Amino acid sequence: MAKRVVIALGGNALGNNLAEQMLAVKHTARAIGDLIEAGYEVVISHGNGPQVGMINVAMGEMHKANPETSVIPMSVCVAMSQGYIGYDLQNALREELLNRSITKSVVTLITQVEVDPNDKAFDNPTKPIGRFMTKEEADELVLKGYSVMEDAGRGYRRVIASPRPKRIIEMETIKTLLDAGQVVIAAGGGGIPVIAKGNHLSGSGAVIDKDFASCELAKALHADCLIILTAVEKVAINFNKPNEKWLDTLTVAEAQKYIEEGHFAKGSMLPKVEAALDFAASSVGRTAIITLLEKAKEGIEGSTGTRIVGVDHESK
Ligand SMILES: Nc1ncnc2c1ncn2[C@@H]1O[C@H](COP(=O)(O)OP(=O)(O)O)[C@@H](O)[C@H]1O
Ligand SMILES: NC(=O)OP(=O)(O)O
Repeated sequence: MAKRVVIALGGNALGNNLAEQMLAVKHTARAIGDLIEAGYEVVISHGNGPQVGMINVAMGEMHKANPETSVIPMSVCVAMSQGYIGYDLQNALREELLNRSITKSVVTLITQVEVDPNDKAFDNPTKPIGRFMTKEEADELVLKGYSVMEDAGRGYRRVIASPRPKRIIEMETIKTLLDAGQVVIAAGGGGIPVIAKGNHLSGSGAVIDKDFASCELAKALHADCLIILTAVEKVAINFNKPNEKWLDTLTVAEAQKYIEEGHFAKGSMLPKVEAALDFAASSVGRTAIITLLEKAKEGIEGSTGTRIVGVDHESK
């Protein structure tokens, strides 16, 4: 049986604007094409921080220019970002597969993810969205009532609440498409955050972390592997320090210890290691890999990347 893999794509797989995205997705499609050609069954999730910020600003400008237009809520901006990114990614993958004479359809699924309205994340915005700003631009935004944070030494960005995903609403559809042999892009941008009120789902003003949503996707699909593709080949302890050490394999217990020791930056590497640990610990035989986008195939074959391995590996 084909190994089932959930791929979480980071910012470098998509770029920061329309022109960058058109180019980046071609590169990304090659990396994913390698996995599909090697026989893996793949589901793809992706981030949306820069894109959802851009859409939100554009929608705000539209409303300012013409107050008769609706104020577009963040949940709708996330839905728009799934369509915008999915459109480019789906087309790039379609072309890549056709070039390889692989006859598989690619589909982007608008995906909603239930969150808890009482999640403490709503009181403490941490998810960076939109473009990087100077300190002066950030101060101006704060005066307008927005939350802003310094993002891992790279500049200032607006931040928004990022509750944990509880349940992927369209899970059955994702399974059906995957079982039918299709390549599925789902839970883009972490999924559209929704709050369940009886049968009604109400959009929530938040952006879910795609690493956590991908972990939920991988668990619900009983995937063999969660592969988180980002801009570094491996995870390090003492990152950027003279005693930096790149890691090949981490047990769940080691990953937990390194998290507690503060080796992984909040908002960048920490959610990836937390999601990887959660997946690896969730059932016997599950492995999570964090590596470079370009090294996806080598990572899954075990020749590079950082692997977080679960209980069965630990007891060997
Ligand atoms: N301990 C660590 N090991 C490796 N990279 C780290 C570590 N801590 C922080 N990082 C940074 O985290 C980045 C990945 O996070 P980010 O850029 O937010 O991811 P994404 O690919 O999802 O957009 C890496 O490129 C690296 O600069
Ligand atoms: N939603 C999300 O996790 O986006 P980024 O990966 O761009 O931060």
